[in-house]
Amino acid sequence: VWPPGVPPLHPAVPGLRRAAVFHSLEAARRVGEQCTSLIPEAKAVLDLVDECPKHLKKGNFPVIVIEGLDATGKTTVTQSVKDSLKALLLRSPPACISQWRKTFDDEPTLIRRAFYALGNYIVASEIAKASTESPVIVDRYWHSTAAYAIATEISGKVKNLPPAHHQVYQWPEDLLKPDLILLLTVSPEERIRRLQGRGLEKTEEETELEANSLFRQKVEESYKRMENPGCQEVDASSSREEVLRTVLHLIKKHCGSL
Ligand SMILES: Nc1ncnc2c1ncn2[C@@H]1O[C@H](COP(=O)(O)OP(=O)(O)O)[C@@H](O)[C@H]1O
Ligand SMILES: Nc1ccn([C@H]2C[C@H](O)[C@@H](COP(=O)(O)OP(=O)(O)O)O2)c(=O)n1
Repeated sequence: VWPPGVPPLHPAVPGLRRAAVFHSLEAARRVGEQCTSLIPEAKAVLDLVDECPKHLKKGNFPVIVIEGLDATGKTTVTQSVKDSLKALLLRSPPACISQWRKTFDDEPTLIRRAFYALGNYIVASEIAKASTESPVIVDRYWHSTAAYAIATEISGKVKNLPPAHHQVYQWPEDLLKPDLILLLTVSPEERIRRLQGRGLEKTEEETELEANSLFRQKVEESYKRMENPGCQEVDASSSREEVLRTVLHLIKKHCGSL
């Protein structure tokens, strides 16, 4: 069952690749197929994957992905970039499968990760189509799936993460690549202020700060280690206007005239 040509695992994380990070559509699909009898929604997801054209090619317009922890400002900035560039806004998981997200979130990790991985392949076909007509901005994509999976699998400290350049940080070869990936980061305090602004309870807020601090650090560090393509970090602590300016500047610099 082990795919040929896959490099050995980091000794600290045996089974990580199999448990959490799928590196091909086939690998995620196999898991999906195994649960169709127990979870009918898996069949529906696979049917949508099958409807996507194979051998996707990006159009000529730039494709920009925005990544980051919850409440770092992804929704805010992707909406503004969409308006500024007359871009099409997509998100992963895509709208066509989001009604099943809760179902898969309640399933064991392997199945949950397969759902998000398959969602990225559906988004890829949406990106390919849309980028022939306008710039495309994407709220979360592969890096979210990989970074959260790695951070969930690795217990304890940040130093327990697989070392930089490990296979788990590589982009899947069969998944359409964007032109630019920006990682929004804010201080833990500012992130909590923003969560509070969204109406998070005080108690939830404390849980967030204490229990999840290590988890967040591991997600963010995993994001930073992703490569081929990697992500460019954007300090998103400043005002909405300033963050938008920085993001538009980076898009212009990397993607040329729009
Ligand atoms: N630059 C900013 N400064 C202050 N508050 C912000 C900024 N960007 C977003 N917010 C607010 O922070 C909260 C989280 O932002 P949101 O865009 O929903 O983040 P995400 O999509 O990453 O979860 C929202 O209430 C939003 O209005
Ligand atoms: N492309 C994606 C998007 C989200 N995920 C997973 C990773 C995390 O467990 C959650 C994050 O979702 P959350 O609800 O916090 O994010 P949004 O508010 O939708 O931006 O979803 C993923 O694995 N792959």
